[in-house]
Amino acid sequence: MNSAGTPSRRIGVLLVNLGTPDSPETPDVRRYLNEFLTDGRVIDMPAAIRYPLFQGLVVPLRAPKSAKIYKQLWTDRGSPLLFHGLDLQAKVQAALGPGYVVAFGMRYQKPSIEKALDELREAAVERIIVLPLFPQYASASTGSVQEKVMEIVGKWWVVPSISFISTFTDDPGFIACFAALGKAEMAKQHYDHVMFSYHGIPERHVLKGSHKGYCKLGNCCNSYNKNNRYCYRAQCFETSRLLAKAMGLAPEQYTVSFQSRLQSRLRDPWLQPYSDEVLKEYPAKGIKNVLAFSPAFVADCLETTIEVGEEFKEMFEEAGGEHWQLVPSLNSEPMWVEAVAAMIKQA
Ligand SMILES: C=CC1=C(C)c2cc3[nH]c(cc4nc(cc5[nH]c(cc1n2)c(C)c5CCC(=O)O)C(CCC(=O)O)=C4C)c(C)c3C=C
Ligand SMILES: [Fe+2]
Ligand SMILES: [Fe+2]
Repeated sequence: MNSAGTPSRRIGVLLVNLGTPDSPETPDVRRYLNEFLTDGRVIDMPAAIRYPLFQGLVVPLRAPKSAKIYKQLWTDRGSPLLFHGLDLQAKVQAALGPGYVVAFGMRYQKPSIEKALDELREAAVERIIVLPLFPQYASASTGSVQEKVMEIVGKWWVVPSISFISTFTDDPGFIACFAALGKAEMAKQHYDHVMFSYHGIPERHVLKGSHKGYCKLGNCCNSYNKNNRYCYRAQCFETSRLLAKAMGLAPEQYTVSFQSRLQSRLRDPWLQPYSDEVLKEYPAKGIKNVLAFSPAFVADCLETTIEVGEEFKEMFEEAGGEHWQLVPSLNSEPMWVEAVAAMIKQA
């Protein structure tokens, strides 16, 4: 300890989420989408095509439509993804105590990863643990955060010890927390079925990450093992199996599906089945009450609150469904704060 009571050796923690626009106005949404959709790990086209196609055509067309949806999401505290991230940072800092310095950054827009890393450098931490807030590794999410961190730290004269938590698909604290939130909803009323809806990615991204060709988008993902540890599809199946086990669900009581596909004229297939197609078939099968989880996200955002909580609910009711309920995300729930602190201490 120094004279101010600060421990002389402190560990830096960098929590990172994806990013969000500064405001729900079209120019800010355009700036955000321009940064996001020109990332080569998100849109894996040659840069010479990606930049003119997305900055010149896709983003200008998409930004006003996305801005309308962001306006529905926006709160007095701004974007939920941002304020939940800041709440989590403060609570994890309190849980870990003065031996740690916890910073928070976004991969796209603000607060930037660069600023967050500078805070850790200023605090003279002896090592840095990076936790991208994506339970299942994907090159487009976790991989992109890792690349950005390495790009920034790689330019520092003194490069500290640094480690990454690349996946927490099967982390017992993560699973227990989501299962507890699900059980709380199940205690309120009966549900016929549970949907685990994950953010989709193009099938091509899964195949590119396949270890020695192990993953072929078939039964390969039905068990989680050393060959598919970082396969996004296998991780989504594993999280679902563990959540189902924790909540006492039999395999026929739940479905795993994928949402948020970016429609393109190239019609490249994304991971299937698509959540919107699956849920429209539920009522005809006698499934009238559905509890929906979005376990690819640890904070509520556009893709949970609006897409699953509102758009899917509307589609389900139009198809003859009676009750659709989204399980809220982990946000800065006390159990989740404890689970994050435990992951950091173990890292
Ligand atoms: C869970 C991790 C995520 C993966 C994997 C991911 C892949 C991915 N996303 C797009 C395109 C869009 N995603 C958008 C929003 C969005 N995506 C994630 C997370 C993952 N994306 C989050 C947390 C959010 C919400 C941000 C918020 O502010 O609330 C959007 C923007 C919204 C819209 O215009 O619809 C796009 C676009 C691709 C193409 C992709 C993989 C290739
Ligand atoms: Fe996304
Ligand atoms: Fe796989």
